[in-house]
Amino acid sequence: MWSEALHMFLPDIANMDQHTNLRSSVDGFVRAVSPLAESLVQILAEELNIKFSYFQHNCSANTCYLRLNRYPTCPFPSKIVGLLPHEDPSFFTIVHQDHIEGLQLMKDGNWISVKPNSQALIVNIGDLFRALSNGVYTSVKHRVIAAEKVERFSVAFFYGPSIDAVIESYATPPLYRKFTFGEYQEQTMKDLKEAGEKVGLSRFLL
Ligand SMILES: O=C(O)CCC(=O)C(=O)O
Ligand SMILES: [Fe+2]
Repeated sequence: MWSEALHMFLPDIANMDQHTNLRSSVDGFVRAVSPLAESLVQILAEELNIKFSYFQHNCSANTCYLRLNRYPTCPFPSKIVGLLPHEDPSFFTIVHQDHIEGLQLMKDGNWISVKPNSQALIVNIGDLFRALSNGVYTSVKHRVIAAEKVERFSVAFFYGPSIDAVIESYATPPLYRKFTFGEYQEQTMKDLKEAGEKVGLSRFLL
């Protein structure tokens, strides 16, 4: 993949003493996006009659993280992608992208480019909400294409749980078997190593 990323768990941001400019930027982003994430999860849970306490119990600042993505210019953009097709390993992800095109969503078998808009946020449902909602909320497959002329940046806020959180479909019959977030992560690593791609939630289909 023609990109690099920096992952940060939210409590670690306060300790970035040697990078004060970066710290104040990411801190500002987190302060703006965290309340939005809390509101979104309440709305999404309420729609399904899932208790908000499930999220209060399993998700916190310690389990949510930021991913700072950089896609450098690429001399052979037709041969490689910036980020491989994947669904996010979260309940949902809030993405801020810059003004450079690159993000694409899979819709009806075709890749659709997301119009870049640095004044807007993108919210992607992740695999965990898809499983929890028994497929009512769909995790969207997306990728980032590589660009030859201009580098691109994005920041993603992953609203996710602790590794021991149990993800269980709320409705019956369940489409997915019950699993822990740790199991999901292990399976993703294994698939990446063995198959070269993130297979995702289909591994847990019943
Ligand atoms: O760079 C983007 O617009 C999307 C990033 C993304 O999908 C991710 O970090 O999971
Ligand atoms: Fe993603």
